[in-house]
Amino acid sequence: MTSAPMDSVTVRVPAKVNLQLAVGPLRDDGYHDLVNVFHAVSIYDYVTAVAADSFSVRVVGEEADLVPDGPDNLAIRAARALAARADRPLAARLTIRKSIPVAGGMAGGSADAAGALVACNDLWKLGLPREELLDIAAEIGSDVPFALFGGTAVGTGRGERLTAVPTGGRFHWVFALAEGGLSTPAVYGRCDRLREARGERPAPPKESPALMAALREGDADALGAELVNDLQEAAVALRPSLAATLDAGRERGALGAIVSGSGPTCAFLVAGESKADDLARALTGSAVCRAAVTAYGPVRGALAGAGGHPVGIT
Ligand SMILES: C[C@@](CO)(OP(=O)(O)O)[C@H](O)COP(=O)(O)OP(=O)(O)OC[C@H]1O[C@@H](n2ccc(N)nc2=O)[C@H](O)[C@@H]1O
Ligand SMILES: Nc1ncnc2c1ncn2[C@@H]1O[C@H](COP(=O)(O)OP(=O)(O)O)[C@@H](O)[C@H]1O
Repeated sequence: MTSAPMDSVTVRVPAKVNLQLAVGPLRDDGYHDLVNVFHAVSIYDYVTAVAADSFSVRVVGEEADLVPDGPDNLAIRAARALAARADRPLAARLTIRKSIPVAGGMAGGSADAAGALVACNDLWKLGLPREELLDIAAEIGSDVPFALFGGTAVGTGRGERLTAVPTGGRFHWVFALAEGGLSTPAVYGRCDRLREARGERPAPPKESPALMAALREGDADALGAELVNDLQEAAVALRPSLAATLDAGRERGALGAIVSGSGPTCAFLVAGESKADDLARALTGSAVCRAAVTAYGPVRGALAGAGGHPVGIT
C-alpha cells in the first residue's frame, strides 16, 4: 500500500488461480460447498481512493469498458458496505486500474472489492481490524476474502472461510487469456446439470493431501500432476475451444494445465521463469488464445501493508 499524497491511498490486489476446486452438492441457498485452494499470482489491479465530498468511480485499463461502473461494480458495493458498517458518509473518488482479465476466472472483481475495502478503511481512518474487513468481504462475494488474504489458502464453505497453506518457494505460471468471459453462475449451473445427467451425487469436497504436500515441498512437478478443477468440464462444455488451449500448453511442456476457476482463462504451471517466457511467446503466436501472460505465486493480498499478510511472500 502506498499513501502519497496524504489524502490518497493506492492498494495493489492480486489475481488468483485455483489449484484445487472441489465442488460439493448444490446447497439450499444456491451456493456449493467447496474445497477451494486459492493461490494469489502476480497479475494485479490497483485501487486508488482519494478524499472527496461525494462518491465517484472510474475504471481504466485494457478491458475497462467491460466493467460495470454502476452499483453492480463490486468495488462500489464494498465501499458502500464499509461506509454503512462504519456509519459514515460514502465519499471518495475511486480509480480502478485493471490488468486482471474481466470475467476470466481470476477474481478480478473480487480483487477490486478487496482493494476498495483496504483503501477506504485507510483513507477514512476507520482502523477496522483484519477480521472485520474479512467479514465484510464475505458479504460482497465468496472470493473477496481471499483477495484480502493472499498467499495460498484453502477456502471452505462457499470459499470464504480461509486457512493459510504453507508453501515452499515460488511457482511459475502462464495464463492464456480468452476473448470474452464466462459467467460464474452459468458454469456452476452447467456443472450441476452434467452431474445430474450422469446420475452423480457429489460427495462432500475433500482437501487433496498430495496437493498440500507438493505445495509444502515447493515441488512444481508434483503440483502440476495434482491440479484439479471440478468446474473445468462445465467451462469446456460452454466454451469448447478451451480444450485446444489446454492441449497447446500440455504439448509445449507445461507441468500442469487447468482452467482457472470458472474460466475461461487457462493456467499452465511451468518449471521456471524462462520456461514461462517461452510458453507465453509460443501461445501468443498461436490461435488458441487472445494473449498469454506470465506470472508467479504466491504473492501478498490486499491486506499487505495493513499487517495482514503471511510472512515471507513478495
Ligand atoms: C468459481 C470461483 C472459484 O474461486 O471463482 P471465479 O473462477 O468465478 O473467479 C468462485 O467459487 C466464485 O466466487 P464469486 O465469484 O465470489 O461468487 P459469488 O459472487 O459469491 O457467487 C456468484 C454465484 O456463483 C455460484 N457459486 C459461487 C460460490 C459457490 N461456493 N457456489 C456457487 O454456486 C452461485 O451461483 C452464486 O450465485
Ligand atoms: N470491479 C470489477 N471488475 C470486473 N468485473 C466486475 C467488477 N465489478 C463487477 N464485475 C462483474 O463481475 C463479473 C465477473 O467478473 P470477474 O470478477 O472479473 O470474473 P470472475 O468472476 O470470472 O473471476 C463481470 O462480468 C462484471 O460484470
